[in-house]
Amino acid sequence: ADLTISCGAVGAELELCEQGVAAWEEKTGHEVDIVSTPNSSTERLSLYQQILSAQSGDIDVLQIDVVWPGLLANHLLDLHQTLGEKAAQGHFATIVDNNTVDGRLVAMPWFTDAGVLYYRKDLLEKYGFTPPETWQELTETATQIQAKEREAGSEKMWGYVFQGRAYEGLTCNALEWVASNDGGAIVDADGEITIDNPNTASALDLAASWIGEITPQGALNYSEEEARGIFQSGNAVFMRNWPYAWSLTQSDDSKVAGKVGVVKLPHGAEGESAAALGGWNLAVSKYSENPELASQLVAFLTGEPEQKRRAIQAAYNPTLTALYQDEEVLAAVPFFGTLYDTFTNAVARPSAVTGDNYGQVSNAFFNATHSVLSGEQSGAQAVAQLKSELSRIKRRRW
Ligand SMILES: OC[C@H]1O[C@H](O[C@H]2O[C@H](CO)[C@@H](O)[C@H](O)[C@H]2O)[C@H](O)[C@@H](O)[C@@H]1O
Repeated sequence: ADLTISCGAVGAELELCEQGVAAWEEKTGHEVDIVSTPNSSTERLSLYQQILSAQSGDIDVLQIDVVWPGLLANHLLDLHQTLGEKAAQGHFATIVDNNTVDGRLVAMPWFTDAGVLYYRKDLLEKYGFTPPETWQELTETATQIQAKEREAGSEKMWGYVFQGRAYEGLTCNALEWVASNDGGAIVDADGEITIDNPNTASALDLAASWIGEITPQGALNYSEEEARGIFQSGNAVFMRNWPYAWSLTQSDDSKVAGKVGVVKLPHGAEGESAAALGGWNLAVSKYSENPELASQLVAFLTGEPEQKRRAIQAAYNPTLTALYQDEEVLAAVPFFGTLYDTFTNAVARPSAVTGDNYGQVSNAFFNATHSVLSGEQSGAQAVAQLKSELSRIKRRRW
């Protein structure tokens, strides 16, 4: 093959990547190998760090998470050099900024992401509820519907599923609980560690109270796909997930097709709804033997026709702003219109400010959160310990 690209394999994303690559092969006559990567963003990062630190040219084009540009920049090509200064024109400026490290465009935006709340329209209607505005309301609605559905014979019904495994996805969920309860964003824009506050502690305690009650104990090991599996088989009232789950819940083999609504996530007693900013980008390895050709593939996959196809077919949020005005896109995924503000105001994880240390910061945060969810310590104990751990990491470098 002329090139190798790595793609994620969550939901339908590998298939979508294969289709995009096949279209480019057809257009150019080049051959591309596709390497699929682990579903967990945390595991994917370790894999990439191994490959790149060995300066291996095995993968030319890498799908990289929105929190990685700072971590991987030294191993990535400046795409301004191969695609020109205007390469990223038309994409959300905040994402382009995020992907620009020391003036170098190290990745092209491919899709953006933000946490949203999926709910069972049919069940809320059946029992006379509206989608919850606050986490407290979600807890109450989920508790009541779960109890009533179980009484009516749906023994496997749960109130709320989310990503509770100790990995990057839990950092995103917990950041949403904390930011929407006025607890801040782990580390603030000036690099100050702000996590040890009562609003953060109470947000984590509320989440811990769900486990075993409205959320299965097994959720302590759920990532995106396990949560989707439960919701899509009709066994949950609410689910926190990313937009990709929309198309799959509407597919022919879904038990909940036509019964799902999507709204912004609830907020805490103190704050306003917050969605974690996610998303993926395409980068070219500095060790690629074919940087020009690899850049051409990146330009094609991140271009308008591909982004539109991916939005319509599989609900991947475009990074090209104009596609949010596109009628076909809005018809396929109505909440790209109704939740536009959620996507543009999503809360970033502190990757820009913590630089090379982001991986350690996120690990410390998701492990602390996981220990609260699993009942090992209270929210207050966890955030106090987390503060000293983050201070240690900060003292070493940041
Ligand atoms: O929305 C589909 C994508 O879901 C994952 O990525 C998102 O969650 C990650 C945490 O689990 C987060 O770091 C990333 O920024 C989000 O976009 C999954 O890793 C992707 O493969 C998938 O396309």
